Amino acid sequence: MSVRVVARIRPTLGKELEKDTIVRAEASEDGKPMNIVRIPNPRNEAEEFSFAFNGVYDQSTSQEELFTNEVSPHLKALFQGLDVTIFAYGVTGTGKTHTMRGGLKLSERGVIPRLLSGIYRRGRKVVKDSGGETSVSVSLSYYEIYNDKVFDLLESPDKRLPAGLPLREKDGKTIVVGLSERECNDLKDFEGLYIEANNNRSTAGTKLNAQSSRSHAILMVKVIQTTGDESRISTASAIDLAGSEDNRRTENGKERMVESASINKSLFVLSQCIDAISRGDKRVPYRESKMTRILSLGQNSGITIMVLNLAPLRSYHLDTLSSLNVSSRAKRIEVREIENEVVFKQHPKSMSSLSGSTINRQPLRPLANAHNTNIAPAAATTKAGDKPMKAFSVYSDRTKPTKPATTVTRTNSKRLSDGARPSRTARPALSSRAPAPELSTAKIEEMVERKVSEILASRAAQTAPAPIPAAVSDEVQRRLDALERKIEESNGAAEDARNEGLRFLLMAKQHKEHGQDSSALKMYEMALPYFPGQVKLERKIEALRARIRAKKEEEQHHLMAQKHQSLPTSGHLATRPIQQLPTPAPSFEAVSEAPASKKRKMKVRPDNDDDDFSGSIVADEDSYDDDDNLSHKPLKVRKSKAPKPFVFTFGDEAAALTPRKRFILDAVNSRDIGQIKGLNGIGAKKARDLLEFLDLQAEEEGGRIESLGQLVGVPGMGGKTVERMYEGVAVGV
Ligand SMILES: Nc1ncnc2c1ncn2[C@@H]1O[C@H](COP(=O)(O)OP(=O)(O)OP(=O)(O)O)[C@@H](O)[C@H]1O
Repeated sequence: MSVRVVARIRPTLGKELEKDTIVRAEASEDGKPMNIVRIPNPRNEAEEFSFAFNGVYDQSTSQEELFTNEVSPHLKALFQGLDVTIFAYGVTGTGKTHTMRGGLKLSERGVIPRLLSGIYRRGRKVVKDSGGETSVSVSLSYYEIYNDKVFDLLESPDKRLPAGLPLREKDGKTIVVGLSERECNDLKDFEGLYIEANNNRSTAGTKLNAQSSRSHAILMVKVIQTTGDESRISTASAIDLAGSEDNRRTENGKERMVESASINKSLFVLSQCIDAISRGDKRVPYRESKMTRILSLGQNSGITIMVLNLAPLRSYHLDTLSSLNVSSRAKRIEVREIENEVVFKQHPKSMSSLSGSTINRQPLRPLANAHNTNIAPAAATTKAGDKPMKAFSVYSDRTKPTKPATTVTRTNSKRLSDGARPSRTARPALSSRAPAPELSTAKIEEMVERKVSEILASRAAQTAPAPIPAAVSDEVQRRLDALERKIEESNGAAEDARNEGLRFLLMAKQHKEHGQDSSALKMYEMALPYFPGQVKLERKIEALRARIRAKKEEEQHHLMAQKHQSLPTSGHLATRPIQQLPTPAPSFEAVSEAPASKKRKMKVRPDNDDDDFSGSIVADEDSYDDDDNLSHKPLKVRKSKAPKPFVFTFGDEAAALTPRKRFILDAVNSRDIGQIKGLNGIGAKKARDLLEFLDLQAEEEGGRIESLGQLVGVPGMGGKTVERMYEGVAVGV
């Protein structure tokens, strides 16, 4: 079965005008449900593009309607043992969180609360229909991927490790190591847990959405049905992806930009994966981002529904086209519809949680914390050397037969010997394990060595790690966990370095937008060591150097012309003192520097380099293996947008500094975080960023800010902040 892709067009909101609506939903045949999205060609509005989906929901669609049509029908399959994945995809502010989570009012509830409600209802029915023989329990895991790091949303944020939770491949599936799982026996339990967990999610206001998700959130609902000795486990995953952002529109500050870069990168990789699968490529770049590794259009079998959220407005035109393109390719991805196998439970226990009795859970099995971890195929049916199966395969016209559910009975010892290493939180109780053989320290060392080499080799080869010897002792287990953490941490360090590089790029871009070419150049140069060999970056640096040179020459030329003009009329030599001549731009340029005129820009920017960023600073910095997959890129209609003129509001900087200005500059240049934080409107974060920026400048410039104009140009500051600082200083200081 292919991924089911449905589009949902949100209504216009607040100040948005109906007349700006350009996206329409239609039915391809009269009397049939809507299945077409129409949108004008941005290059020629007389033309329209049409995109066909499995379903299209227009502005008037209620939360209930969407759930009833798209999710509810799959509840039955979930209880038959199929995994169900629903994910919301779309540009920022198009209604993904509204669709998945929704509002607090009953009618506003989104897919997730309705899904849980449906699961509990069906669970009760299953219990009832079986005359109490079958019990059903439900447990949740909920995590976010923020800046490409995985954090458990069911744990308090202060317990987070900076590097996040590691991922591991197992049986062709990606699992989050150390993820917590909570049993949740009714809707009330769920709501308490879910609301609390959502408070842990990273959200922030951006220009395009007052409460924008800054992370991808993944909720996994595990349904365990137990009858006698047998259990069937299936998982419903509900994923609210963060939205792609065009940073030319967001006016994001530094922190939001770094998040945005990470969001855009992961969505870019997702679109590459979709492209690669739909083209039938052998290599699908799942591993380029954690989100694609986890979502992994290729690991979860069962049923997958993609909800493409769309804003109907003209201001989203290109972004809408881009996501329509990606989503229509996603329709071609085929998912194997395989029911999870039934597993034998050694000590049958009553788990009729939904019928109200006390829960007595069996010890979690090795894979209990796994994301979309179904039971591995029975050893007998797996040939040696078989590759782990990918659930999403290249689309084909042939329908694959649905594999009938099989009943497999296994004992615990069998499970332990099938190559599965118990995860830390899901380890069976010691008493139920086979006694571990006594191992000498040398033997342990040897096993650890071997395992580490295996992990490293498997990472290099980008394949799942080889199975670990079955009966490992606790000591080996502990050492392995520690080593894996270490490896993950070192990966984290590499990521941090990369983020650092991105920050320089980001600052460079901001300087450039303010027309501060020299500062931008410096930032690009500082970014270069983080992206060695990045040809585009090197070209940018060269182009900027050329531009600065050209600017200087032009200024010289202008000056000469002025001199020349003044000679015949005055009959005297020019009297303008040399100190007042335009000075070569230092790293910190006066922010009031006029933006380059359009004409001059054309002359000195042959590479049109700014546009290369096209809203995602990472798009340039990543040299993806399959760079030719860029067909999904938004159609670029370049608006000739002049750099925003900077309005300087603090008086003539050339004049002597007033006491208020001096007070601010002294505080800033003191580099004392306490003094900086004492300035009006400066919190701890802004103060830290400012210090960091001063440090960056310190090498060559002494790291001093000499005017409020310079301060405005510091990333993260801006006119309003400095104005607030200024107003906060008492007159007569
Ligand atoms: N179908 C809808 N009906 C009414 N309001 C909606 C609908 N869809 C979205 N909205 C409103 O639009 C705004 C943006 O929606 P939402 O936050 O869900 O967007 P998003 O796609 O999740 O954005 P981001 O990616 O930035 O998190 C919210 O105020 C939300 O309530």
